[in-house]
Amino acid sequence: MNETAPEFRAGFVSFVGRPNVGKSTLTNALVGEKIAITSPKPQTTRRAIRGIAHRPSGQLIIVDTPGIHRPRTLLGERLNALVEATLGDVDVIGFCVPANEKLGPGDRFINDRLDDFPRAKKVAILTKVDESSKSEIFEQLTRLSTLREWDAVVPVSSVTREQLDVLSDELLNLMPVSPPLYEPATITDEGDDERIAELIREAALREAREELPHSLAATVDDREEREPEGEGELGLLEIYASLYVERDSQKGIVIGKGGSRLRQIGEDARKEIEALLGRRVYLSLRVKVLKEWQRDPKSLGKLGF
Ligand SMILES: Nc1nc2c(ncn2[C@@H]2O[C@H](COP(=O)(O)OP(=O)(O)OP(=O)(O)O)[C@@H](O)[C@H]2O)c(=O)[nH]1
Repeated sequence: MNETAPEFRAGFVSFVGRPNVGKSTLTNALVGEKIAITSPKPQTTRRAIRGIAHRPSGQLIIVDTPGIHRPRTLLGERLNALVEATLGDVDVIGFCVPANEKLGPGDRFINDRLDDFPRAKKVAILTKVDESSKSEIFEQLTRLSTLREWDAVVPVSSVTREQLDVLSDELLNLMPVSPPLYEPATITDEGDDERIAELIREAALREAREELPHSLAATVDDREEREPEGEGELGLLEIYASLYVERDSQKGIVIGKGGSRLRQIGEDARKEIEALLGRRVYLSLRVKVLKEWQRDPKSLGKLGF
């Protein structure tokens, strides 16, 4: 081996920050395939989804957390417990703030919590620089430097991909020297079913976001392979999934007039699932009521939280 070659590094990073600062979009941009749910509504990321960014010099394993916030429901408490467990275990925490928004109490609350995870290196990431002026970026850099001694500070845009390479280099530099932890082909270690359920929830959120921002959950219940029509071809894959709401009154909202909304959700989700799996899919989507699922331990368990 060449003595001067940079050593391969691999490790875990988690992006934290207020809702809507761009954590999921950044994960997707670094990994290069759509894996984490993104939406303009705050607090829509609920699962710790891992994406893996493979680079010639190393592997960044990205643990996408739901964000640190003050718990109000049982779901909120579970999410915080999940965040604690996740952050206690990562090599680097990336603290995300939009470059063009003043640091507020929410940012300070999260920044203070980072002291609880002394093992992790801390990197400040200024997101959405494409929407920010030079002076806004500069001022944000100055404000961030008053919070703590960061191991690195990087402004990026997930939309224009500006500085993404710099960010992945900086993150990799902070990772331990290690052989690859995952096979190069692995983009996420989440099962297909979970990714499919997320796509369904995302499609439903796009349609019914105003009315039901936080009351939707989805599960994949069953899959069946249909006989292929020609030799060497894949048959149609039948996927049976459920979309959960919390109250009877919400069912109608998701179904829409004459079932129009549910059809649209199903069609949008099916297209994305087909793109994900690279094959034709038949999607059967049923809307079910799981009363107050966000507050009920049994229901949360059923939905995988
Ligand atoms: N212009 C611009 N918009 C961005 C960028 N990154 C994210 N966004 C937008 O910001 C919004 C929030 O992005 P998300 O990635 O869902 O934010 P998040 O921090 O994961 O949000 P939660 O899941 O609620 O915690 C979306 O509308 C994104 O399209 C960026 O680099 N530039």
